[in-house]
Amino acid sequence: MTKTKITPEEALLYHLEPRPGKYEITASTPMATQRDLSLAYSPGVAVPVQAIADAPETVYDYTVKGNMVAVISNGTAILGMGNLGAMASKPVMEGKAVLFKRFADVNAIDIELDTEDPDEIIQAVKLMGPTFGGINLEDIKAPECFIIEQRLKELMDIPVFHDDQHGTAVICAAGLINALELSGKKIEDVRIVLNGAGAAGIACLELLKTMGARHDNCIMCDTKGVIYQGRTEGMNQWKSAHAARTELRTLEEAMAGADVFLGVSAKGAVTPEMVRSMADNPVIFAMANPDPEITPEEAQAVRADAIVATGRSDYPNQVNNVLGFPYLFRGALDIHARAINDEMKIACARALAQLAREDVPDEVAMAYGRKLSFGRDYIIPTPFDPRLIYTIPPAVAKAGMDTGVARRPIIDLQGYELALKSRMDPTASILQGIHARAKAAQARMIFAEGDDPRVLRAAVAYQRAGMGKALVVGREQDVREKLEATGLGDAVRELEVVNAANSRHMEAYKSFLYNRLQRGGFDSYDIQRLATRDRHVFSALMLAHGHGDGLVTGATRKSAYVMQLINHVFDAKASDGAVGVTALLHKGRIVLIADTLVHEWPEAEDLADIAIKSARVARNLGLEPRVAFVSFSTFGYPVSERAAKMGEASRVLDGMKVDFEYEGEMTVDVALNKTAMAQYPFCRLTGPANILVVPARHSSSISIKLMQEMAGATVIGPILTGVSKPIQICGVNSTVNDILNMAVMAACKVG
Ligand SMILES: NC(=O)C1=CN([C@@H]2O[C@H](COP(=O)(O)OP(=O)(O)OC[C@H]3O[C@@H](n4cnc5c(N)ncnc54)[C@H](OP(=O)(O)O)[C@@H]3O)[C@@H](O)[C@H]2O)C=CC1
Ligand SMILES: CC(=O)C(=O)O
Ligand SMILES: [Mg+2]
Repeated sequence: MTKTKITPEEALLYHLEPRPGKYEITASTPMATQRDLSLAYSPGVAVPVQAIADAPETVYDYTVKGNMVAVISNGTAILGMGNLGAMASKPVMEGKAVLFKRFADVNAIDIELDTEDPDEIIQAVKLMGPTFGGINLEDIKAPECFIIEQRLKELMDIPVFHDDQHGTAVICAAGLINALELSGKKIEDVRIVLNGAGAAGIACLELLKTMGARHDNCIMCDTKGVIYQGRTEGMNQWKSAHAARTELRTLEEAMAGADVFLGVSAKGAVTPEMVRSMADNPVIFAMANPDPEITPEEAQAVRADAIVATGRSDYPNQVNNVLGFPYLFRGALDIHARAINDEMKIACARALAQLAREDVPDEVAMAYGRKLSFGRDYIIPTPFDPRLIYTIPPAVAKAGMDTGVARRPIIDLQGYELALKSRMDPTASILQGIHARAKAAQARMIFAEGDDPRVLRAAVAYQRAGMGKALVVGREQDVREKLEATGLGDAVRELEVVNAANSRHMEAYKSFLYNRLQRGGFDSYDIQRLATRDRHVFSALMLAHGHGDGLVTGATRKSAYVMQLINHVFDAKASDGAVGVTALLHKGRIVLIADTLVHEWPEAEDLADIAIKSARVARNLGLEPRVAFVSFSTFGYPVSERAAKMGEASRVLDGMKVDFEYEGEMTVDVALNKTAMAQYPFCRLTGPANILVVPARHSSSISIKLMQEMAGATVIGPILTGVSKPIQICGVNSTVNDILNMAVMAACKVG
């Protein structure tokens, strides 16, 4: 597995830009007119107020309560970093809120409470009850967390769930079911050593005992060593419940001959010697974050037969509660649950364990750059598995209904599964998919504009995300200074800086260029100047000679200018069949627009070709193409010469037997809006179009910039297609992320 390296500077920048923090709140209803205001606020809002006062359960119909979770912490056990206070816990809590949204479309907000007094926390959270559909307690240390959770469960009629306890326990149980299956052992027989008798540790052992682990086979340790019967130092009632009748006193002694080690303690708590002393085929879950009790490299160096998992994303087998809390809450919220009970947790663990045994979709495998099949390095699904959202919540919801905690049971579970499938924003999975493919492609990417800090940051991100080698065209000294200025000084050793002035291929490049341009008015002096001084031409020459697999440029000069230079080396003109396709991502929808780069005023035949090239890009992005030739007229009205060519393009395709849907001409609303399209029952599109072929460059430029400026749409492109090698031209206003996305497009050969 390629490790994704991140630096402290990158982590800070990620949190700083584009705005401080990791999320914002947006309105889901219009708030534009006087009428909207009257409905949303006074007087209209009085109506749902009265309805809820009369029938409290309608709060789930008229407010966000039913899809809203509070992530609450006081910062006393932030990951494995200890008690750093409420304020310092905010990045983690914002992160959990974002994970809720990203993985299960649950709205979550973080609330940091500045107190270590359990009664104050209980009182504060209890009072928040009306606002939320569920309470996720996070990073509150033991033993206070047990008191707080227990009391809130009694006081509140919505799920109260301490993630570090039960989220961790569920994922640990899921992983252990599979790890034991692989090592041929039974939970009833194995000797388990658990290090860390806090929130996570106590809950893990409790759940495993519910699932069959025997009390006498389990040893729990904390900072004072083994928790044995009769120990008095550092004890509490929750630890006492797991005290073992044993002569063992240290973790080291306990580990000898153990089948399973579970770590929810702190970095480096386990030594290679301890691992060496374990039984055959040992299972080691070193789950402390951000650094595990022992690294997989260290454990496997002494025990090749070990099955090892950690809490981190950059090793195989990530046993982390991110696999649990989003889906447990999704299932619980969807039945308006009063609680998340043990049956729901066990159902979640079993469903996760089962999913890991099933065949893995390609896009998931690609995200990890290797084949994933049930085995020692794949005992638990990966967080980006798109099947989680529609397999885990139904299992949780069903268990909740079977055990009577559902206020609103789901009658049609199959329909529920379908609704979950379409619930997630497809843009995230498309971006995830192409990033994954880029990782698998391992393309050497040429970044032509090595003098631009955004380009340099994108190049570093490309390489550090494990996508392949970043080749940066520029002067080493200049690259170093600019990287240092952005806090990425150490990256200069990782990137390959290529400088035209000392390229050993220059003679071959010049001769290639001379052959292409000699009859185009260029003399040898011009060739010398272009090849050695123009980084766009030089980079294109590198690509043409196979000294890189893809090229990204255009962040510093206008695209028309860059295209002119690229054309010295490649055939990338309209007459060569080149086309620019731009992807617009907005509100969970993706629409491609073409031609956004090459053709200025395409004729019907060109438009048909643009449709064909765009359909190919769509398929490369994982979309089934539906092309609309758009104009200001729909199917012949109003009559206009300018619109006629769009209808004609559709007829050109009729004669070509293409394998995708297309139709036109039509206005954009007919193309994108089901109801508007229904006015034309003969329309051959089976759903809203996802490719809009526009009449001219200016229409595409205007529409894209409008969407970007007015609606805040994400724009990827223009993706250059129809050229023999992957070249992507980004815009002068591109952000680091935009440039990285273009590199990813080039790496995946989307164009
Ligand atoms: N992978 C995952 O999904 C999750 C991982 N975790 C990780 O588990 C760890 C504990 O979290 P949490 O339970 O919330 O914290 P708590 O503060 O509630 O508990 C910490 C426990 O770990 C013990 N401990 C700390 N250091 C050591 C050590 N060197 N050797 C033995 N025991 C030690 C403490 O012992 P004592 O009682 O003597 O003070 C205490 O019992 C953290 O690293 C956290 O990141 C937590 C949740 C989820
Ligand atoms: C993952 C998590 O919740 C923790 O480490 O605390
Ligand atoms: Mg936590």
